[in-house]
Amino acid sequence: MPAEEFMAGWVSGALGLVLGHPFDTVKVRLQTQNKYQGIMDCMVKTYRHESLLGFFKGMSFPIASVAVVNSVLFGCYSNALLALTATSHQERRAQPPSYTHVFVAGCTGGLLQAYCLAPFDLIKVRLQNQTEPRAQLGGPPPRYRGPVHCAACILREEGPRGLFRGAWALMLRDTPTLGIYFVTYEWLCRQYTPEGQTPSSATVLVAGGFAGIASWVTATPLDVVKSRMQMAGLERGAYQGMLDCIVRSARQEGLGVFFRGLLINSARAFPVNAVTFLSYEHLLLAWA
Ligand SMILES: CN(C)C(=N)NCCC[C@H](N)C(=O)O
Repeated sequence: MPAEEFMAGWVSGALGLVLGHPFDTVKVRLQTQNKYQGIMDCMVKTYRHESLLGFFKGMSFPIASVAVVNSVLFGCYSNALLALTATSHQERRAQPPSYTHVFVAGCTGGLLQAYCLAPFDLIKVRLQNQTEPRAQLGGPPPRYRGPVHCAACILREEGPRGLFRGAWALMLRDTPTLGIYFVTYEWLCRQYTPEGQTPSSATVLVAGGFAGIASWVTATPLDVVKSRMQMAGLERGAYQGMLDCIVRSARQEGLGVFFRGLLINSARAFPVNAVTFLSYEHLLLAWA
């Protein structure tokens, strides 16, 4: 089992994560809170109220967890392809796998990474939604003091299952969309690379960026449902399940609610995934 695929997944994921976190905070707030008029309004209010630090809330845990999550994604994807096609990463340029194999391997990576991601993502979303400035004299303190305190509170108040709130929606979001992610990346690389050659850095950047956009556009409706279910544990009258969340959100706010955050998600997805794939490919080349 090639360990370098896991290492490359980790480093590349961390680079992408830092770049995209401020956009992610705005997206999560738009999806779960009704007090913003749009992207600009959310950015301005966050900056005024919480300074630049507000955009980086909830980032420490994802940084710690990206080692597990991204290496599981890329490592399982590559190893699933190895099992399906009997070709290593280096051999795949000369003997490209079929898109069906790429899709199945992507779905496998997506499903397994979603399982590892669930508790970390829940804590990130809860912290990103705290709009109190960190040091507010005399004001109410934020509910959670940091990621460890947040995890401890969820365990105490909602039980161990509370840490997996929204996990089904997350798995349903990530399984097919990561298939789409790797198929888009492979397809674009093959379109712009002469047969048998390694794609140029520019091709990898563009293919990675568009793979990110394609996967996030298709993931957005379930991303909204997932974020709402993750926040619902805090309130009375929480959703009974995923279907209840879908029906109640649609009834109260119309179908448009499932596309909240689509624009900012896509804007974030391009640079994050361009950098992720570029560093992934370069690290694998360097270690080959
Ligand atoms: C649609 N989904 C869930 C994905 N494409 N996931 C993989 C993307 C990885 C990158 N860290 C990001 O956050 O964009």
